[in-house]
Amino acid sequence: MLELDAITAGYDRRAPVVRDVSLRLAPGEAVGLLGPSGCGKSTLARVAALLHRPYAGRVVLDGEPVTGARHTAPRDRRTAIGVVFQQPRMSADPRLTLHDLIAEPLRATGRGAGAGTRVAELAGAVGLTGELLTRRPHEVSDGQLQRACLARALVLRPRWLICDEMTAMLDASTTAALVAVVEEYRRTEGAGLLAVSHDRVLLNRWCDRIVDWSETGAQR
Ligand SMILES: Nc1ncnc2c1ncn2[C@@H]1O[C@H](COP(=O)(O)OP(=O)(O)OP(=O)(O)O)[C@@H](O)[C@H]1O
Repeated sequence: MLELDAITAGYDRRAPVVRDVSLRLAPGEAVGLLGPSGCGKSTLARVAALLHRPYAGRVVLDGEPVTGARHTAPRDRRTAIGVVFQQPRMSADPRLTLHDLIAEPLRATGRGAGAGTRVAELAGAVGLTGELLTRRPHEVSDGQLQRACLARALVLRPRWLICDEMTAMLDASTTAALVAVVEEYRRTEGAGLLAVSHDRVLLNRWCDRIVDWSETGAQR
């Protein structure tokens, strides 16, 4: 279970952008979070991914409340969650080849030695050729970079996947390809998914359940 319990969070303690929001995902469940632009979906997604510490409320992962965020959160908690953001260039180190970008979480957790096989397997799944894997982010398209970012999010086989507007800047065929990769991953690994979007049609297609921001308990 991934539980967000009465989360208040933001960038200024006196004016939080997320107030008192609660959301629960059962293991293996795909939940779509729908809401208007600027309501705080990305901020909540970052809290759920243990990347942003809330001012109040708790993130409870598989029954255990998580303390801290980023490097202060326990590693086994952080690696249980894979994240893909809307803008791949903001989350990709420009110095790394796509191969090394996908392998980064393996290296960071001391499992770099066997990275080659896993990277090749994921590159095939997300549709990146060997030649593209040798390029750096500025040498590939947004769609190709997002494919690499999705592979990176899956490389540690997370039990939870958070996709924050993952396909918002992609064309229809790349969107369909990436959604299919996530569906296949969930089918084989039984992972849960929190998909954040303002696109109800897309969320309807790939989620078991849609939660509207207004149903999360959010205070204005
Ligand atoms: N790093 C930041 N510093 C200060 N304010 C921020 C920061 N990031 C977001 N905000 C503000 O927080 C509010 C919520 O932003 P957030 O990105 O969480 O909303 P959202 O629902 O994901 O929007 P969208 O659908 O447009 O991506 C907005 O008013 C935004 O301007």
